[in-house]
Amino acid sequence: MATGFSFELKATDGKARTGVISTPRGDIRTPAFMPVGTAATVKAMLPESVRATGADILLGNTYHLMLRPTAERIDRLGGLHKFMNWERPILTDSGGFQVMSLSGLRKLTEKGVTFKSHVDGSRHEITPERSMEIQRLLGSDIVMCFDECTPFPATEEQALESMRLSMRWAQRSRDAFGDRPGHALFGIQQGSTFREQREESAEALKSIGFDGYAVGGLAVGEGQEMMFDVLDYAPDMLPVEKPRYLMGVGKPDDIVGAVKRGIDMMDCVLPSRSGRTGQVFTRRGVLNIKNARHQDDPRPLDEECSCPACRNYSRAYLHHTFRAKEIIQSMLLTWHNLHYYQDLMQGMRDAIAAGTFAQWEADFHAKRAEGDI
Ligand SMILES: COC(=O)c1ccc(CCNc2nc3cc4nc(N)[nH]c(=O)c4cc3[nH]2)cc1
Repeated sequence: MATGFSFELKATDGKARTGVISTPRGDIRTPAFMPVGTAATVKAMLPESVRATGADILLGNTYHLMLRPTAERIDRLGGLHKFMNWERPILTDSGGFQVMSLSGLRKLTEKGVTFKSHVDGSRHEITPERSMEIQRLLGSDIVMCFDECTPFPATEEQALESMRLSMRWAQRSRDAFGDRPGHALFGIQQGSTFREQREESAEALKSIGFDGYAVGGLAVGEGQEMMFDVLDYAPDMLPVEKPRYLMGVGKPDDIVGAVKRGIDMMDCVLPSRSGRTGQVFTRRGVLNIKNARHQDDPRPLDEECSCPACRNYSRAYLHHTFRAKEIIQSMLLTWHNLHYYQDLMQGMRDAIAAGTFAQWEADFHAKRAEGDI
């Protein structure tokens, strides 16, 4: 891995692995979940609260920050860590996925993507070279290659053409990234749901050489069954001694299934974004605090949770603050969901280290089947 970066595997249990990624800004315990801090903030959370949930690293977005406040301004102000008051590791996505899902009037060529900002309608271009420059200006510790996330569904021909473009962009990303001690560059595997294409993509990335490898092109509407079918073989195509990062995943049971299949890192907006809509993740499944059934319930969201929401507030109170659209509702539900996700990761790290992952997984599913949460 890049100078200043190292990945130590501490234990495996089946295909599941647990270890530590050491970086100049701190260690990342794997399997790791990264809260999403798109516009230089994990919405409704102070950075110290994000750390208190157990997060070792958070995710930022090239696309959003290049539009507002711009990477150049953040650089002039000392970089993203200083700007958002988070001194631990930051991984930034490279912009391709967000351009395709958020911007208007897009034009994709061999060179890169031009698009219309969803913020103010201005025209912009991202190329592999520009994406590397933006992520350098931001100062992110783990930089993602500029790729095209192949839409789903795709024909074999469409997927092949898209993957091969991403592999050419991976080489250009690697060349533009250069040699940056203390900073890592991750490649992103594409190939949709086609095994041979996943293989070709993995071989191309390995021949270029990266500090970590992401499984891209999933969590794009294929559904859990098809995602797991791909994860039954795709991670094994990636170097065993490097971190494997599954992008955009996911629901708790997606995360457990991905760790079981050899994934080390994940990110998803689900716990934070859905928390703001009243969706609460608990050990016994999901509930929505908006539901009138909670209005007289004195119990915490989750009896086994030690987060501030579960220690100090009742479901009745959280139902009330949701109905009243009080700001504290977003704070407490986001905090709880992120804390639950980090407890889930800690539970898996401990189980893998103890060689009891199968039992842990069985308990995880059994508790959720009990219903009546
Ligand atoms: C309330 O919850 C939500 O709104 C919500 C929205 C989207 C996702 C799915 C996100 N999925 C996803 N993010 C992704 C980001 C990616 N970035 C790059 N560079 N390349 C990829 O190939 C890629 C694939 C992804 N798949 C999950 C949850």
